[in-house]
Amino acid sequence: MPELRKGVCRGRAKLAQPQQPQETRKQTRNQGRKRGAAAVIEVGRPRTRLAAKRLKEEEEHPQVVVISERESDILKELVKDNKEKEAVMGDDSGGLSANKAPEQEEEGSTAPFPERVQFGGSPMYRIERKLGKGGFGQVFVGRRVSGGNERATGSAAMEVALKFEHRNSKGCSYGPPYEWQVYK
Ligand SMILES: Nc1ncnc2c1ncn2[C@@H]1O[C@H](COP(=O)(O)OP(=O)(O)OP(=O)(O)O)[C@@H](O)[C@H]1O
Repeated sequence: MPELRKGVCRGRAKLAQPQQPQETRKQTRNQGRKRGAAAVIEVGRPRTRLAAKRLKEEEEHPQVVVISERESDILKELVKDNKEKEAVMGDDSGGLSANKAPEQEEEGSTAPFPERVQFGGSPMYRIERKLGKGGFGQVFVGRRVSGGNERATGSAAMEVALKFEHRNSKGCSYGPPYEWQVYK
């Protein structure tokens, strides 16, 4: 009796697929079309007025897409982000550099700074480069130009950081800021 060899069916013509009912075939064709349309939209050419309108809106108001493996991660990030924002915006103490009130910053930035300063019984300081700015004021390098001596430290040192705070700033609303007392 002849034995069946392995792979004898390989060359055989495929069995005819059972015919789909007319309705189903139509659906499949339409699905194919939809897929094609989506691909066209993906490359940027809208095919309908609505799609064009949406594309225009997206271009005008681009959305930030957060990519994360799990949705919960995105939520966690958003909550964390919002909490951080609230913490910064809600702190009115002025201790955070990022918490800047625009109008105060405006005032502080536009107010002219003196070329030299002298405070209390301190030596005279020339204002040099800006070091940075905080919520209510700006900080500059002060170089001693008169008074003091080579070994002087503290408020009579050769080089100091001088912070200017506008008297109308929020930080001065209730008199000299507490920060000043701490520095003293
Ligand atoms: N001694 C210093 N040496 C170098 N840079 C300084 C010095 N002091 C302040 N700065 C710079 O100036 C920036 C503002 O300092 P500041 O003390 O005003 O910050 P802040 O406490 O956040 O502000 P604010 O008290 O007005 O809210 C700092 O972020 C830092 O870059």
